[in-house]
Amino acid sequence: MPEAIDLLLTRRSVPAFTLTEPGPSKEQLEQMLTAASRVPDHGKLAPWRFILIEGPARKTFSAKLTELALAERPDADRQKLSEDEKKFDAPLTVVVVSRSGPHVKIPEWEQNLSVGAACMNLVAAAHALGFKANWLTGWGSYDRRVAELLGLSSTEKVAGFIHIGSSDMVPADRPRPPLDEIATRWIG
Ligand SMILES: Cc1cc2nc3c(=O)[nH]c(=O)nc-3n(C[C@H](O)[C@H](O)[C@H](O)COP(=O)(O)O)c2cc1C
Repeated sequence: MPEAIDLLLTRRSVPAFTLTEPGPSKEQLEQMLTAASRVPDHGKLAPWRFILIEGPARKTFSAKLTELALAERPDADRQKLSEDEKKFDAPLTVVVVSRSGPHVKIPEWEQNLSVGAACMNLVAAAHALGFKANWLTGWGSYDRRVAELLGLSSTEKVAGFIHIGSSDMVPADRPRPPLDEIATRWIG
């Protein structure tokens, strides 16, 4: 298992379409979801929940996505659609659902930040257990028909489809912003 700091300094997303078996065991999945729900959460609102897509449900879901895409745009690029379907061949996809909304005390913005933290903890936990992960949104995250397919309420939103599995691919690093451009010191 990599050291925590090495993990944070080297983790990279791996394209979802490269993800194959093995996926997480039942115990590993439980650890990942426990890590994902162990995030700062002002007011203990748990403004997130998780929907797992695994096993035969993967094909059913990705075929439905294609059907919905074609219903809206019959001329949609078939190649792109089959690439989108391939992402759900990953052993596991966790749909992170945002339940953030108006609250008497906790601003919705803070709830959204907690949802992002849950997504990132899930990605980091997957990598810590030796898997690869890819946090994607795409059109399906913003489509009400997909939300209904997933059983979301009218106020819930998809924060991400987090695809998890194994991959031999070692992607080259992407440029990261130089620290002197993004970190300053407040000196009054
Ligand atoms: C909320 C969110 C949604 C994203 N959706 C997509 C997406 O739909 N397609 C994509 O190529 N990358 C998407 N990304 C970016 C990838 O998750 C990933 O961060 C990036 O490709 C590589 O960065 P990394 O190697 O540091 O993870 C998204 C990132 C975030 C935070």
